[in-house]
Amino acid sequence: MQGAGNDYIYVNTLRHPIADPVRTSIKWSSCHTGIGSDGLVLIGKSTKADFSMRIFNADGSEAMMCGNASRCIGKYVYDNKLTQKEVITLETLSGIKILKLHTENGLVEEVTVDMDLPLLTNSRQINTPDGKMLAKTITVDGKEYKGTFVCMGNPHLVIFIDDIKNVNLPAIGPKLENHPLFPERTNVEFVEVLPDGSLRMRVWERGSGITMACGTGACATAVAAYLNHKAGRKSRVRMDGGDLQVHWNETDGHVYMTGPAVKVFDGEIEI
Ligand SMILES: N[C@H](CCC[C@H](N)C(=O)O)C(=O)O
Repeated sequence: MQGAGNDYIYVNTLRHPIADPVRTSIKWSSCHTGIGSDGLVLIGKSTKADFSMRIFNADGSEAMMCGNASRCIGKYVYDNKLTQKEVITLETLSGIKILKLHTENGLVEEVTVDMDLPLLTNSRQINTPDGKMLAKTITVDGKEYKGTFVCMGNPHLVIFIDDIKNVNLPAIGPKLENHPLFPERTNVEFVEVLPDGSLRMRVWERGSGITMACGTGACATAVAAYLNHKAGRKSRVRMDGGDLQVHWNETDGHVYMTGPAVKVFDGEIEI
């Protein structure tokens, strides 16, 4: 399945348990010798929510949260009749998320995820005295990057630039992902504010490299844009693989992300 082009392999572990998800994600994510994807997502049961999610990047590292995958899980469980509810809860390593399923002709087309509160300080994920970084400057290979750190359960460094076409993402992405400021590494988003006010974002994901879209990254982008006075509380985030609508709700402080979820194919593979 894919959400705005961010494609993962989804396994319903209620039927097919995966003993070694780290090795399996590495093997199956490979585009030439495996299936080819941004990683592996395990759909499971939960004692605290309707379902649970575990997400493994293409390098086998496990992440706390995945925005695009949470929407695809909403589609999977409804379309495959594992639930008839149109509001479901999903247990993740970064807490329980609430999903509102938008259906058409009995199938889920879009999902709105309550991504909970953004964190601007997280001393576990960022090495600054106060664990916070709003528009601080990082120097890499003599070039300065002014970034804002936003944690959406997982870490994001958001950098605003004038022209996104000038970013050499394959070169700078891994250097920022692995910068000593981020002991757990970080996802990296470069953002250009377009004339219509929408946010054009490209992402280098921790553990997967360039992806077509990043749900938590789109949320971090919208939060950072508001904090840096570059957007209001509602943003359209335009990525290589598609757009997501993000609303940082003033009333409850939660971030709401709305976007598509698409099934690409069902398949079988030997473990
Ligand atoms: N690479 C991310 C996990 C996937 C997040 C992304 N694909 C999304 O849609 O939120 C990390 O290691 O934190």
